[in-house]
Amino acid sequence: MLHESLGIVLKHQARNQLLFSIFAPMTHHDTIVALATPAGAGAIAVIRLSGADAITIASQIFTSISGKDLATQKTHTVHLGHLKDGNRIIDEVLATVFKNPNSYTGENVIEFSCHGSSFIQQEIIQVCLRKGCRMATAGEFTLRAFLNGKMDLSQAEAVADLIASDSEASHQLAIQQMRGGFSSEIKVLRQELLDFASLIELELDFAEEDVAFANRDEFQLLISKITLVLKRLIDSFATGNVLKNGIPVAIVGEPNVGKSTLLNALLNEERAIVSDIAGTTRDTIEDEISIGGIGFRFIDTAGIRETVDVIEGLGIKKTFEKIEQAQVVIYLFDASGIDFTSTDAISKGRTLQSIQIELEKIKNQFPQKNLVVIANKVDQLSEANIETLKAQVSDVQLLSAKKGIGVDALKNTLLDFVNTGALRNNETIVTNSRHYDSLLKALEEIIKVQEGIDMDLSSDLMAIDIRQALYYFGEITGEITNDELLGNIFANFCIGK
Ligand SMILES: Nc1nc2c(c(=O)[nH]1)N(C=O)[C@@H](CNc1ccc(C(=O)N[C@@H](CCC(=O)O)C(=O)O)cc1)CN2
Ligand SMILES: Nc1nc2c(ncn2[C@@H]2O[C@H](COP(=O)(O)OP(=O)(O)OP(=O)(O)O)[C@@H](O)[C@H]2O)c(=O)[nH]1
Ligand SMILES: [Mg+2]
Repeated sequence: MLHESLGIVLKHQARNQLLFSIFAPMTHHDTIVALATPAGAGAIAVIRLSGADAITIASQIFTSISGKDLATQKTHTVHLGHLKDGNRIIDEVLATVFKNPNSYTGENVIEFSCHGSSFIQQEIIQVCLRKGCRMATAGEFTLRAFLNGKMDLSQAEAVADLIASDSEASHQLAIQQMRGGFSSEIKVLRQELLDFASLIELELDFAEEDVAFANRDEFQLLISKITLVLKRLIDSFATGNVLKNGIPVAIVGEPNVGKSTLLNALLNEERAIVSDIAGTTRDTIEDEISIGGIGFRFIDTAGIRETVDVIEGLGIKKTFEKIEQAQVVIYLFDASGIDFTSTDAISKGRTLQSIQIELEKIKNQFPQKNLVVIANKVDQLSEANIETLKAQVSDVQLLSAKKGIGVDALKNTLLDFVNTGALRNNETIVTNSRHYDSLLKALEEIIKVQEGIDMDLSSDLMAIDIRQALYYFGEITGEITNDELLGNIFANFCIGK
């Protein structure tokens, strides 16, 4: 009996596989060529060929110094020789041979390392095209690696993220995803669910006999576990998105308080124009730096005030838009102008009382933002007034953008806003919005399955929701895919990758 039912399970799994390989046939039989290194002059450039004819085409245009034929060389060997167009030598190059299936793409691959002149690069590509290669489309090498089973879809997407990574955090996330941690987590869940789906569908075949192959308690456990994992992954996206793209930080405040000076101090370069004329910064200025391995994108804005100047008005409007997009708002005020002897609350920004009122207003204005309040130009204050300021204005950081005092403390404050725990603990962090969407949809289906269990729904109805959940899991790793989806993903790659 055990063997018998196992046989039926296998039959069902075969059906699952069929159901889920809605795999449009694609024509990737051509041999493709592209520059793998950046366009323009360099010490060395790499031109890569991939496809069934890569080695035969290469052997026609490459003459080895020691008289070897490329076509008969072992995989992963490098050869010095001349690259020729007929009898004309284009360059002295190194040719690396990778033989199907042992290459990045899983196909025959040749790499020519040539002298990095734009002219030589173009000549070599042209001769390859004349010999029967075609130009690779964006991401086509990696697409082929995916189609040939060298990596799954989320790993292929990580390759693009890796190339784009510009901070330690975004780099670590991409490496992690490329190594397949996230994929295997999803694949395990998918397989466990698939196994249960098969058992439940088995019950359909024996409907008249009223047998239950799928243990409902175990099934409940699995669904609870999947729900937890999905929720954790979905939650991680908030962090992942921030770590991957850098945290936008808007620097705002009235004109002349030292916003641009602070931007320059943070970036350690004279990025923005600084002057004692109020209304110096008209357009927003952005630049990114890494603090503690995390990317922060600082946005210097036009000082906020009532103005009749049209251009300045547009700048101020943009300031408010930038505040909307920012995750952290640094609000600066000028501490050097405070009259510490007055208790007048009306004269705006000039007494401790009026500053407290102003800050209250700011806090209410951006309730959902991380707000850092900064008293700038403290180099102009006496010790006594600094103490008064600290005592009277809560949660204020003292700073001198001009003298660079308090800048490191500000950086630490910014880092505190980032939850780096997950990163440190090597937990899976979702960074890709496509994956995030699929996870949300999968969770929706799993919740329906849970409702089905609670209502003691019949197997056939439950199976439909499970199938749908399985579909969304498969979308992430690429077990489920279609040309349009692949097109969208790989179109964002560079040509040659
Ligand atoms: N010159 C060069 N550098 C490169 C690449 C490349 O394609 N060419 N890569 C491209 O992005 C990355 C490295 N990725 C690679 C992944 C797999 C294989 C490869 O040959 N795989 C074979 C053999 C593995 C083995 O030796 O055990 C295989 O998978 O069977 C090569 C490069 C980064 N550096
Ligand atoms: N003493 C002192 N002066 C500063 C400090 N920070 C900025 N300043 C001066 O304040 C003036 C205005 O600085 P900016 O950085 O241009 O001010 P802003 O807030 O960008 O001004 P707008 O672009 O007009 O909104 C300049 O003369 C700066 O040198 C500081 O910490 N101490
Ligand atoms: Mg400015």
